[in-house]
Parts: sequence; C-alpha cells; structure tokens
Amino acid sequence: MFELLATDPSSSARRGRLTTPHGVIETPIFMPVGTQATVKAVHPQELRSLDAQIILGNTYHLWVRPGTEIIGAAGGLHKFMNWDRPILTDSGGFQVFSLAKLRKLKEEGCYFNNHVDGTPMFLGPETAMEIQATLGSDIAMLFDECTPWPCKHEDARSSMELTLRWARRCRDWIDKHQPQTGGGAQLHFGIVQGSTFEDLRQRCAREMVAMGFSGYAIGGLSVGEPEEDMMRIAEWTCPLLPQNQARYAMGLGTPPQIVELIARGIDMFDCVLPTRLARNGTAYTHDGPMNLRNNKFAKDFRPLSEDTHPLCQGFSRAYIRHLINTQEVLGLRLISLHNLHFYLSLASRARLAIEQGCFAEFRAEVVARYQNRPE
Ligand SMILES: CO[C@@H]1O[C@H](CNc2nc3cc4c(=O)[nH]c(N)nc4cc3[nH]2)[C@H]2OC(C)(C)O[C@@H]12
Repeated sequence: MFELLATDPSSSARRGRLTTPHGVIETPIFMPVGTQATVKAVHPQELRSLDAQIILGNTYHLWVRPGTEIIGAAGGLHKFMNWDRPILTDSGGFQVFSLAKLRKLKEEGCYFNNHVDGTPMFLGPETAMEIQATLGSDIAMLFDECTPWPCKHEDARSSMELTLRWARRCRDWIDKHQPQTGGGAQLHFGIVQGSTFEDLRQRCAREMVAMGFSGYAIGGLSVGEPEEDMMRIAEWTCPLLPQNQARYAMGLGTPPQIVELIARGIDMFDCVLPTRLARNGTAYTHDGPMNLRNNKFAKDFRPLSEDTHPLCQGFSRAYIRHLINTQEVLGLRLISLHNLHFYLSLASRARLAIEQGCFAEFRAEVVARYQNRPE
C-alpha cells in the first residue's frame, strides 16, 4: 500500500511511503542493485548503516545461478542472503535481452541459451511469476519486453502490445496463485512500455493501470535514448499512473537525472552506476564524478569527500588511488560505500526538501553544481 504524504507546489515531486511485507520504504528512494544476491562488496550491515531501505535482485541471474531449487530450499532470497529488509526483483526480460545468447522471442515467451554455460532455457510471464514467488521478493516486476531503442513506431507498438498481453497473463497467474492481498502478500508492479512515442506510452499506461497492479514502472528507459526523450516520457506517463501508487523508473540514473525525474513524479530508482563505476575507481561528488585513478590524485591527501560514509573517513584520495591502481579489494569497497552513501543521501535530501517545501531550491542546487565530466 502506498501513502502519498506530501506534494511539491513547484513540480510533480511527491513524498510517499510504500508498505511491503518486509518493511516500509520512504520515497523518493534509491535502491542499490544486488543482482546476484549481493550488493557487490558490501555487507548487509553496511547497507543498513547506509540506510538502504530496499535493494534489487534479479530473476534471470538468480534462476541461472544458484537456481530457484537452492534459494527455495533456503527459505527464499531474504534468508539466503541474510537481508531482512525489502527486496524488489526484476522479472528477467531485460536481462535475457542484454545478456543471454541465441534469443528467440515468441508469443509464449523467450527461448535462449544462458550466458553462463549456454544451457537452453525458456522464460515467459508465468515462469517469471513462479520464480519471483519462490524468491519471495517483496515487489515482483511483471514480465515485459524492453523495447530496443531506437525503433520505428510500428515496432514499438507491436512490442508494447506484446508487453500488454504478457501483463494480462501475469495478472491471470497472480489471480490464480496469489489471490491474497495486503499483509504479507507479494506486490506486483506493471511496466509501461511504448518507446519514445507519446500515443503508445499513454495507451500502455491506461491498459496496464486497468489491470490493477500494486505500482507501476516506466520501462524502456536508460537504453541509450537521449535524456530529453527520457524526461518527456516521464512527463507523458506519470500523469496517467494512479496518484496513490508508487512509480518506478527502471535503470536510472545519474544524480541530476534522478532529481529531474523526481520532479516529474517518479518515486523509485535503481541504477548500477554507483557500484559499477566504483569498481573502476570513480567516486561521486556534488560537483560531479571524480576518477581516482587519475595521476593528479597521487599526492592529494585530502579526504575522499567531506560528505561521505563513516567507514570511508580517514582515507585520503592518494591512498584510495593506490588501492584502485593495485586492484586492492579495499579500494572498490571504500568507493562502493561512498557512492551508495552519495545516492542514498541524495534521495534522503530530496525527501526532506519535499517535506520542507524547498524542493525547487534543492533541485536547482543539485543540477547546477553537478558537472557530468569527471574531475
Ligand atoms: C546505465 O546502466 C546500464 O543500463 C542498464 C540500466 N538500464 C535499464 N533500463 C531498463 C529497462 C527495463 C525494462 O524495460 N523492463 C525491465 N523488466 N527491466 C528493465 C531494466 C532496465 N535497466 C543497466 O543494465 C546493464 C547492466 C546492461 O547496463 C546498465
């Protein structure tokens, strides 16, 4: 259940609260990505110290390895990974298209050879629902087709119509296998497709909402489209989604993109950038990304940042540069912790700004100060 707590007079930003079986999520929220049942290099207790309220898991990856038999025998994903707060799982459609080989897309679903050992597999709406029920995630995403970008209107239409037919099959599966609502019931989020076409996005949003899910994601973003298209798609789609349900922009984004999408009515975000870029030595700062492998930090003994996680205090830029350049594990851990702190505190500051009626000033400050080029 989603409660709308406050709205911003200067934009479509909202402050909300989403209740799930494993706890309450304050929105706007950033969700650290834990694809293979771990947020890479970060301990669950460290995630709690970062105030991570919900993390992401992935149907495709966990189904391929270690498999649902093992995770089911463990009592579900929460027990398996020792994480007792909410988990959202993506349904696998996007990952099949971005990772698997020899994919054949059919009406019933997708046939492919998995990216690990090439075993032939099949993933369709009902299978994705079954896997996520076994994982026991708090929020399960419907099985959709992430429409590739760019594409012609007719291709976007047929892709979007397939996503709607698959959503109907997910709806029927849920009604048959998980009829209970409220309390400990798994939530299901529909995913709106339609590429960069307003008519398709609006039709998909209307038909998806008519099927009645617990929240809605905007899919087909962060797939290479220009940023202005990304923002326009959010502007077209959010007004058609229920005010009293959560909206999730999948795979997004940079700090300024997240703030601009909050301003357009998005509540939830996930992005691999803070943890992925940490592994190649890039730390986020209010003034833009800083690539610590750069020689200019060789004798820079200032702290990583004035605004960082307690576990990252006491380490200089020069020292972290040394760790990254020598592939020392502590280096990627420190920058991962710092970057997650940066993203999670960005969301926390956005929540406070909406509550205090100063979101316009917060938005202007973040966007003006952040330079996309690495320092
Ligand atoms: C900037 O990060 C790269 O871009 C991907 C994130 N962008 C993204 N757009 C998405 C769209 C969908 C969708 O339409 N449907 C479903 N079910 N899930 C989705 C998941 C998505 N994630 C990351 O994915 C890789 C790892 C390929 O690179 C990252």
